Amino acid sequence: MSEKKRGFLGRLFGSRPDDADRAESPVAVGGDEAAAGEVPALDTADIPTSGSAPDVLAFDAAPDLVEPLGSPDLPEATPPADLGPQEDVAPPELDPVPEPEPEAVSAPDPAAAPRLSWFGRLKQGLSRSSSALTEGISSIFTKRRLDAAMLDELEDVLIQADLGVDTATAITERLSVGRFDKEISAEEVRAVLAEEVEKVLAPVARPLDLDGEHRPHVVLMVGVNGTGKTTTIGKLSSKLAAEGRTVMLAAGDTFRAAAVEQLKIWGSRTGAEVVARDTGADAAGLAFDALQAARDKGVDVLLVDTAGRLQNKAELMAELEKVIRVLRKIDPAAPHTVLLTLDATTGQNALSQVEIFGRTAGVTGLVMTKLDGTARGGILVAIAAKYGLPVHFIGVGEGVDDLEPFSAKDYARAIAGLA
Ligand SMILES: Nc1nc2c(ncn2[C@@H]2O[C@H](COP(=O)(O)OP(=O)(O)OP(=O)(O)O)[C@@H](O)[C@H]2O)c(=O)[nH]1
Repeated sequence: MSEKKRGFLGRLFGSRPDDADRAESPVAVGGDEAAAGEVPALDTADIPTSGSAPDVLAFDAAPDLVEPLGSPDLPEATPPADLGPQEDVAPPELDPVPEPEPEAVSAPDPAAAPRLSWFGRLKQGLSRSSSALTEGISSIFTKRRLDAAMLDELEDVLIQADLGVDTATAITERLSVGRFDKEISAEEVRAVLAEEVEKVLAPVARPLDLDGEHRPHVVLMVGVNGTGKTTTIGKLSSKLAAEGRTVMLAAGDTFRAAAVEQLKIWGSRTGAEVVARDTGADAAGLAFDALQAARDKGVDVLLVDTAGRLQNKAELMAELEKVIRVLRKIDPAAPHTVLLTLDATTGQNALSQVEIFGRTAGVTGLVMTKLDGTARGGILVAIAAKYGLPVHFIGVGEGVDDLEPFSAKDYARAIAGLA
């Protein structure tokens, strides 16, 4: 059962009375070299077409407004208070990022099946993750009396599902209290699983707070290649436009022509202006131009795309720092939100992405994508337990409607296979 939801505006922008108490925590990320995707076939039926056709602001011939990195004129970036030292970028040698699971799900065909509720789609999306767990649980709890061996087996199942050792231990310890030598059903175990997972996730399930204090509110999207930055920007742009916000998109992934084209398509379909330059242009210069243009036009929200980068590539991470430094030349508080997209299919590597992107780019919140079709959805629990960073949205598909504010209860019930 889904908890009773607030209206979308409330969920998206955060109108809970306790919002003022929510501290913004810095986050970090890392990424992988996924293949550059083709521009996805966008579901035009789903994307609002309201708003006039946007201009694509090309700055091909613009003067280089931004000095090269290291210029004495650039003010030193002021790292967020709780970030580590900026020069400490040299990341440790990391294991290669595992190949994402091959079972990536293609865009849903809206005509194929009746539209499910969001919880229905979440449950469907997480079905591989939940069946890995529920099948494991069912094979252990077969009308036997509870003993230590069963709890050990359960702990293994939970750890293999990427939930993390702490959560796995919390669940088995809770089951052990007063239940030894008593019969316990798989359903009871799943109910405890859902409750413990919700406990871990509830503190991080926070709406994205786009307060009106900053105009534009600058959102910087960072992450490893192919984790869904551009797609998430498109989905967010659509949601913001539907809420009556004016949005501008900055095509900061200047490495990949297809990413720029992809963003232009999202822009034209969501009524957002797109600031773009030619492939290979300086990403920091583009971000500077875009923020200036967004200011001049009184835009509410500027969504800045960036090129995907592996978290262990120091020079690419330094480029990200440069983008942030340059934005701060115009607005010392920018970027006001730094969202890290995490591809759920990469499993444990997501932890090091959070660690390093958080340290380098001051990540303020997470978006977990591609929860559909992966058996590794449990990783979100391990990340929440370890870093406590806000999780604003989750993605369960390529369509514009496949991104929703994160609900701890829905997620916990879906992953435990509860109705
Ligand atoms: N199944 C599924 N696919 C997704 C989801 N989010 C994004 N994708 C797909 O993942 C692929 C990569 O998405 P992009 O938005 O291009 O990723 P990116 O991070 O901008 O990629 P780079 O620019 O290469 O760094 C595209 O085919 C998207 O349609 C999701 O939640 N579920």
